[in-house]
Amino acid sequence: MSNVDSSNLEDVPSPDGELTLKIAATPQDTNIYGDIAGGWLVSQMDLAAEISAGKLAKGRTATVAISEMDFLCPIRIGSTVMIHTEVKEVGHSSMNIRVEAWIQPPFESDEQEMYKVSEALFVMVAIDENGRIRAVPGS
Ligand SMILES: CCCCCCCCCCCCCCCC(=O)SCCNC(=O)CCNC(=O)[C@H](O)C(C)(C)COP(=O)(O)OP(=O)(O)OC[C@H]1O[C@@H](n2cnc3c(N)ncnc32)[C@H](O)[C@@H]1OP(=O)(O)O
Repeated sequence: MSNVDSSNLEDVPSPDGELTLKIAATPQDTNIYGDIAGGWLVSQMDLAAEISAGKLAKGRTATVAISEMDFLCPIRIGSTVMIHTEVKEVGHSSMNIRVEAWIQPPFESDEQEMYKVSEALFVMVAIDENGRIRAVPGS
């Protein structure tokens, strides 16, 4: 029989969506001041959105818009960055994908401790080999 009180478990913040990408933040990902660069994180989030959209579109996609982007706290070198994605809406050729970036900081005593560092809405569009829009299969 477990003695764990699970009554407050729902209050613990946790990522929404599917874990799509997991990477380490390294010294080569820093800006000129030695802090992890925002552009590096956007790039990882874009890659995760592309992976998520590509599965649905069964092929090539392009990023057409990024909105509602927030950077909530800085990332320390050595952190593990986890990017979660969730498809929110599918149009004719477009897919709205909510992307969240979470980190596990280095040297934390609690390995389960995670922080949300960024979130954004990516609009991805299915394109063909000529760069023209195509229908998302099943849309
Ligand atoms: C002979 C061989 C030649 C080979 C030649 C190859 C060249 C192949 C080049 C490929 C290039 C791709 C690059 C990909 C890798 C990147 O993701 S790099 C990141 C930067 N992104 C880009 O470079 C993409 C540049 N944009 C584009 O190429 C065009 O905007 C796109 C993506 C083809 C779309 O064209 P468009 O005329 O805007 O299409 P449009 O019909 O107006 O909109 C399509 C859908 O997007 C939605 N949408 C458009 N803009 C927005 C917005 N701002 N907010 C929300 N939704 C929007 C529309 O509502 C529509 O939704 P649906 O109703 O279809 O669901």
